[in-house]
Amino acid sequence: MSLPLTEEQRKKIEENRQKALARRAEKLLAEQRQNAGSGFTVAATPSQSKQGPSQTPPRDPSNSGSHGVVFKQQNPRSSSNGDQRPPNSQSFQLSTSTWTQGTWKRQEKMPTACPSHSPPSQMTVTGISPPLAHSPPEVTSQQLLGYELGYGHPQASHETTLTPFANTAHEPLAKAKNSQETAASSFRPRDPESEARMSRPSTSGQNISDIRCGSGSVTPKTEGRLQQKSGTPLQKAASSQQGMCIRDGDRFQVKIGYNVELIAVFKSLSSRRYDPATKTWNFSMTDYDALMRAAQHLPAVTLQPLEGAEGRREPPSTGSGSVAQACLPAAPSLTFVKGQCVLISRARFEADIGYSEGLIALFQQMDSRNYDVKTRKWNFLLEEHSKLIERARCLPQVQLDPLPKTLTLAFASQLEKTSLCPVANIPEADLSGVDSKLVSSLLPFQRTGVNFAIAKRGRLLLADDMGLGKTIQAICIAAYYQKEWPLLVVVPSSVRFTWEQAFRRWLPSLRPDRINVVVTGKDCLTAGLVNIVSFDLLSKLERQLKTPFKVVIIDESHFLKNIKTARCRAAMPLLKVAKRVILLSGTPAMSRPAELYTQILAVKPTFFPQFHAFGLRYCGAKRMPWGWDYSGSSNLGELKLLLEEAVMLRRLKCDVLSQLPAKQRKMVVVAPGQISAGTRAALDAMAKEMTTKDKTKQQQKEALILFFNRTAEAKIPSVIEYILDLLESGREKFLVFAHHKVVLDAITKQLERKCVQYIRIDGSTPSADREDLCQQFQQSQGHAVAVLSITAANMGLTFSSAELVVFAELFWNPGVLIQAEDRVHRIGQLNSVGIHYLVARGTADDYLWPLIQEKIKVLGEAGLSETNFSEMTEATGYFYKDPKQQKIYDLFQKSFEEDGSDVALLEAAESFDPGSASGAGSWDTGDTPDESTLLGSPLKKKRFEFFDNWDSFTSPL
Ligand SMILES: Nc1ncnc2c1ncn2[C@@H]1O[C@H](COP(=O)(O)OP(=O)(O)OP(=O)(O)O)[C@@H](O)[C@H]1O
Repeated sequence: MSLPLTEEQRKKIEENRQKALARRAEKLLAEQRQNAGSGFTVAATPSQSKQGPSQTPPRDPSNSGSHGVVFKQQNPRSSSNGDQRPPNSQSFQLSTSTWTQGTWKRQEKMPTACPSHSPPSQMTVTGISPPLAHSPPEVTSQQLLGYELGYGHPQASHETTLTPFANTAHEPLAKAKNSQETAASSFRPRDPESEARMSRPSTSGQNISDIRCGSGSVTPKTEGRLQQKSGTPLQKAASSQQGMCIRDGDRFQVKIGYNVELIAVFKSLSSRRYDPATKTWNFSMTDYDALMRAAQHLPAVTLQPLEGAEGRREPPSTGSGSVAQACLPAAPSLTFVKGQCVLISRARFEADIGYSEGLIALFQQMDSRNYDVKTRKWNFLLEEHSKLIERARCLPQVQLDPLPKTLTLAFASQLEKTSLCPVANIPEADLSGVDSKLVSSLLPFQRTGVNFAIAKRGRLLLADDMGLGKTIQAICIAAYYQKEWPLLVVVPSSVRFTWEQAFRRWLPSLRPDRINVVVTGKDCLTAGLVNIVSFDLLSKLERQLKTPFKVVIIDESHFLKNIKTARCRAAMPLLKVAKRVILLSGTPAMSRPAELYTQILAVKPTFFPQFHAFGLRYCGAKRMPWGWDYSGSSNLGELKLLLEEAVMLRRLKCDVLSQLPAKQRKMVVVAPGQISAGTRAALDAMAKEMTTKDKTKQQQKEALILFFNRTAEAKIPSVIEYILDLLESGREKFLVFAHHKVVLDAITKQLERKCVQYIRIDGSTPSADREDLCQQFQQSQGHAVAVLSITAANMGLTFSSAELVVFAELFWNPGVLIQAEDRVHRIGQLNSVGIHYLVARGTADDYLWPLIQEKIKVLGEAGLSETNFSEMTEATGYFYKDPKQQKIYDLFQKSFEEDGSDVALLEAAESFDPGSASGAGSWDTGDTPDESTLLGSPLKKKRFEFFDNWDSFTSPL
C-alpha cells in the first residue's frame, strides 16, 4: 500500500532518476561514438535503427542499453498530479537521436492552441551529419535528458529557450519513429549550411537532411530513407509544426501548437474531447489511426506517434528505401501502464488503469472479477484488494496504486470480509435519557439521523437538505451526551436566538437560565450549560477557554470551509479536542470538494491530516507554475462513499417528502442586539405612549403607526444579516416579503452591493411588468432573490421555482401572509416549502406575532388554515404575558380591524422616512423617492382590496 510521497521524497526520487538517466545517456553516447567509428549511422531514431539491416542493425527494443533507453511515457497530467514515483527505467524511452544532435537554435515563438503554455518551437539543429559529430559540446547528455524529462534545459546552449510545453511534448519524439509518420525525408535544409551538411554522406551512405526539434525535441530525418506510403504526400514543410501523441489510459492526447487544419481534423473525430485545463485535445484510441493518417496529409504538421503504438500502424511498404516495420514490437510490451484502485461501492473497487495484457490475465484470476462494459473497467470485491495489489506489483510495466489508507480503514470490515452488507446497519440508540417531548417529536428519518450520530460516537456531519430539521436532531444528539456538557453551539449570528428558542422548545427540562447566548465580545463563553455563540464572536472569545468543551454543535458548518479564515482557525482547535462534534449544513460544499476538507478534518482528524493527500485524490490537484491547484475534483463517487460510510449523513427533501408537512413554518428570532440603543429607547417610548391612559384614540393610533414604522427600521440590520447568511448557506432562490418601502429599499440595495440577482415587485411596479419579472425569477439560474411587497405582490404571481419564503416583516392580517406564502406553495411546487418569519423582540412584532396567531387559530378552527403557527409560539414561550403587553395587543387588534384603520398604516409604510423629523433613523437607505404621491393612485386602491378577501385563505395543496 503506498502512501502519498512528501515533497522531500519526490525531490530525492527525481534527483536519483536524473542521475540514472544521465548514466544511461553517457553510456549510449559512448556506444554511438563507437558505432559511428565503425561505420554505423546511429543518428537514426531507434525505430530506424530497428528497421532492418539496410539501415542499421536490428535492435532489441527491450534492450535499453543500446539505441534507446526506454522511459516511462510521461503523461503531463499524471506528473502534474504529483505522481513522483521513481520511474521504472525500463519503461521510459529516450531516443539516442534526442541527444546526439548539433547546436540547438533558439526557438521562435509562435501562436499556440495552448495559451497557457509557451508554444512548441521549431528548433533547428545545425550541425548534423554524422550525428555523433554533432553532439553539441555545450549540451551534455545530462542536460538533454533533463530537458527530455520536462525539467527544462537550463544549461544548454544559451541560444535555446525551452517552454513547459516543449518539455512535455518532447518525450514521444524520443521514441522510435515510424518513417512513414515522421516523414523526415521531406524536411528541407533551411540554409546553405545545412544544405551542405545534408549532402555530406553518413558512414552508412545515407544523408541526414535536417534535424528538427518541434515541441522541444530533436528528430533526425534521413533524406531518401523515410518514405511515405505510396500515394500519400510525404512532403512536410521545413517549418512544419511538431506535435506528439501521449497515451492517457484508454485515450491519447495531442500536444501541438495551434494549427487550423489540424483542429479541423480533430473536430472530425467522434471521440474528441477538449480539456480546457491543459488546453489540449484528446481522443479515444479507436480514432488514433484515423488521426495519424489525416495528420499525414497536412504538410504543415508533423505528429509524432504514440510511444509503443507503431505496431498499430499499417504495414510498411516493401519497396526500396521503405522502413520495415514488421519487426517492431507490439505496443503493449513497451507501454507502461499506471493506474489506481478506486472505490465504486461499499463492497467493490475498480482498477482504473490502461490496457496491459499481463494485468488482464491477473484480473481474470480474481474470483470476484467483474467487467463493466460501460466503463470498460474491471472491478472486484474489497476482500480481494490486497491480493490483487500484491500480484500486480510483480508485473513489470504496471503500476497499480492501492486504495488510500483512509479508505482501507473506513472500509476495514469489507476488506476483511467481516461485512458485505450493501447498506450500513445503524443500531437503534437508547434515547431514554433524553426529554420525551423531543424524542416523541422526531420524525422517523430524524430518529435515523440521531441513531447514525450515536453509532458514529457523536462525531458527524449532518448534511440533510435545508429545512429537514437538523436543529431538532442536533439537540437530541447533544442531549444524549448531556453528561458531558457544557455544550457549545456555534452558529451564524443571525440565528443565535432561534437556537435559544429551539432549546427551550425541545428540551423543557433545561432551565432557560442555563442557556447562555453570547451577544458581545465581553460576554462569558462558558456561563451556561448550553452556550450559543456566533462564529465571529467565537474567534474573539476562544482564549477565554480554560477547559475545552466536550460536546460542540456547529450550525452551517460550511462557514468553516476556508481554513485561512479567523472563524475556522478559532473553531478547528476546539473541534479537534472535543469528544462529540455535530456539524450541520444543508450545503457542506457549494462548488468544489476542497470545501469539504475542514469539515472532514473536524469530524475525523485522522483521515486526511494533510490537505495535499486529500487534494490529490479528490480535488484533481494539478501542479501549476505557481504551486498546486486544488480547485478541481476527482474520484467523486469514492469521496461520496467514504463520507457516507464514516462522516456524513445526508437526506434530500425528496427522500423523505412523505414525512414532511407541505409547509414548514419557522419563527426566526432575530438578534435584538442589533437594534441600536436610540431606536430601542424610541420603541419603548412609543409603547409607553400607546398605553398611557390620557391619550386620545387618534393619538394612540399615531403612536401605533410610529411604533410599526420604527420596528421596520430597527429590524433592517437583522433582516439584511439573515438574508446574507441564507445566501452564504447556499440558498439559491427565495422570496423576501417586506412591508415598508424603507425595508424593501435596504434589501435591494444590499443585494446590489453583493451582486446578487434579484427582482423587485412593489406598489410602483406596473402591472404589465409583473409577469415578466416573475418569469425572469422563475427561469433564473443560481442565486436569485425576489424582493416583494407584502401588500402589492401577495397574489396572482407564481414563484414555484423557489422553496423558501422569508417574511422580513410581520403583517397584522394573516390572510395576506398566507396568500404571500402561497406564491411558492402552489401547483408546480413538488417540495415541502419553508416559511421563515423574522420576529424581533422588543418591537411591534411582540404584539403582531400573537395577533397573527390568534387569527390563524380562528381560521384553522374554521378549516381555513393550518394552525401550526401557534404551536410554534406556545412552545417557545413567545407570548405576551404582562398586562401592558395585553393592552398594546388589544390596541393593535382594534386598530387594524376597524374600518379604514389599516389604510393609515399602509400609507405610513409607504411614506415613512427614517431620516425625517418624525424619527431619528439610523439606517442608510440611500435616495428614497417620496412615494406618498402614490397614495391617491389606482395602485393604492388595488393594494387595499385584499383586506377583506378572507375567502382567498389557502389551505394546503
Ligand atoms: N420533528 C419536528 N416536529 C416539529 N417541527 C419540526 C420538526 N422537525 C423540524 N421542525 C420544524 O421545521 C422547521 C425547520 O427546521 P430546521 O430549522 O431545524 O431545519 P434545518 O434543517 O436546520 O434547515 P436549514 O438548513 O434551513 O437551517 C423548524 O421550524 C422546525 O421547528
